[in-house]
Amino acid sequence: MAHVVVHVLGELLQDPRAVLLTMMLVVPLLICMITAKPEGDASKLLRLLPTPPRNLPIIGHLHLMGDLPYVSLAGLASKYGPDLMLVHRGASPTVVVSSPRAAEAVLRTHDHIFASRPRSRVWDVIMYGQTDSCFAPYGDYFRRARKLVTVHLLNVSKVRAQRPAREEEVRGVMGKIGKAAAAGDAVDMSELLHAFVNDLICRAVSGKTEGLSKLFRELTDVNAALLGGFNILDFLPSLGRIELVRRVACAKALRVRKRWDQLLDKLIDDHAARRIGSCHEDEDDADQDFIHVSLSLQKEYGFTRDHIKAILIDMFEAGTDTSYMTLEFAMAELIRKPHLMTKLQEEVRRNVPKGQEMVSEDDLPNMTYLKAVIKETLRLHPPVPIMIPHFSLDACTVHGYTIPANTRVVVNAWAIGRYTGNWEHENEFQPERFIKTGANVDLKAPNEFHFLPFGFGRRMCPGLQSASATVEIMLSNLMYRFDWKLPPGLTVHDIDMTEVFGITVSRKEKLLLVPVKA
Ligand code: HEM
Repeated sequence: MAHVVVHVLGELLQDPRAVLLTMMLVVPLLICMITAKPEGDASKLLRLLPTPPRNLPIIGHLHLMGDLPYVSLAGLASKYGPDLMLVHRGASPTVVVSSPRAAEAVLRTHDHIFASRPRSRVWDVIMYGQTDSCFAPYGDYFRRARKLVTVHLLNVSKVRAQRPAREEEVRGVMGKIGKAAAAGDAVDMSELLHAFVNDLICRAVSGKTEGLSKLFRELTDVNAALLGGFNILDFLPSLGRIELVRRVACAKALRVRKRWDQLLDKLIDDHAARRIGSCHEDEDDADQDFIHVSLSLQKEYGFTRDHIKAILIDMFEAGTDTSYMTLEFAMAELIRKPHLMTKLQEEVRRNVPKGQEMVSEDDLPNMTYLKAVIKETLRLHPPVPIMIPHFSLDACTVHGYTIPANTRVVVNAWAIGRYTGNWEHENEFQPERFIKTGANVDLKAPNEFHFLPFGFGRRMCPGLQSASATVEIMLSNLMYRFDWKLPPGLTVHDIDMTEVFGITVSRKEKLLLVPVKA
């Protein structure tokens, strides 16, 4: 019975509306808990920042957040704090960065100060005490975790070495689409592209793993909702002192962690057994998957098995959703603007030698429009619209405001990509803007900070090369091999572009498209 109560309350505490209702009942208790704390110097400094009105007791500005917080925050920023703004998520103050110049100050000028991550009970449960590379606080452990993933999985030469795997997986997907085309069937692009990216990540991380795509999707979907979603303990940390509330609020996270544990233990055990059976333990890691390499470097890096599991979850989570969503949003935008799809198809088909079955990576360098389409997709639909929260290690002055140490800072990449004044017709899908002189941005060394889908600085996404390679080869082949139509009876006006927010953003509705062999 107690288990059922914990489960039901756990579900309720993931829903902001249910929490608001619950709060109305327990307000007196909470007021006592929260007002007991005297206001410190940090709070006084923060109060000097511009902030939206109606900061209510207990819930702060929570009632101003809609289903898509990046849209709500962009609206509030345009009125109350275009560069920096303070919002109260319950009792938890957060500085929101919404302009290119403020993002440059936080991510470049003062990067060393804002390079940490805040603590969260839910992240703590899912990520083995925040010992993955995404959520680890800045410091020696973080540097080792980041080094492991960049040097042994995501650097340019590793990504290049994964080319045969990429091309083989793309060929498999083209085969599936070809069958649908022959039968005149619609393809569920969301499912197809998710499985493609997931299979690719699985191959690089754990070798070829057949049939796990569905399970990975289930787990990464739950993770995304929990990692980026609403959790009562992040809003009212003092409630964490109450054991029952803690148990209830973390129940769902604990359940998903258990399932990850089972899956990852099995993958690691299989690898460990193979390592013992192998007489080539010390061979070069060039041909080895990431689990194998991590196990062989475990002692050198000072990692426990849980550390490795946390880092593996990062790779599956951060690597899959982001890239497949970019592909799916790109297809959705292109089908809504057929003349742009035609233009892209012409470029791709012009650049592939006659008679070649598929686009190869050698054909990609001259496809400038392809790259512009991908950038424009990332500008309008950044998969991580609010970057993973940063945390200040020291006090720092940004544009005249002092942000105290230990402050949570979020950068609204979605708002920056649409910042009025930097972009003409900012809400329109116009890839041409990235071809015109001056708008051709270098993501690794930007002159201006008006386009930050991968972040910047010490916490910048280490998966940029890998994601670009995956998205470019798949999108170009989708354009090369097929023409695309909507299912019978649908028009472009029927395409629902509604988004759903977790730590990443996905499309609410499936994208169903009918392929026609080109
Ligand atoms: C289109 C694809 C992708 C996009 C748009 C993207 C975007 C981002 C963003 C915005 C961040 C947060 C930066 C910050 O907090 O300042 C991030 C972090 C991260 N991403 Fe990606 N990402 C993508 C693909 C990938 C891939 C393929 C991987 C790995 C397989 C990956 C691994 C990571 C990791 C480990 C971090 C945490 C970095 C840190 O905290 O130091 N990402 N990504």
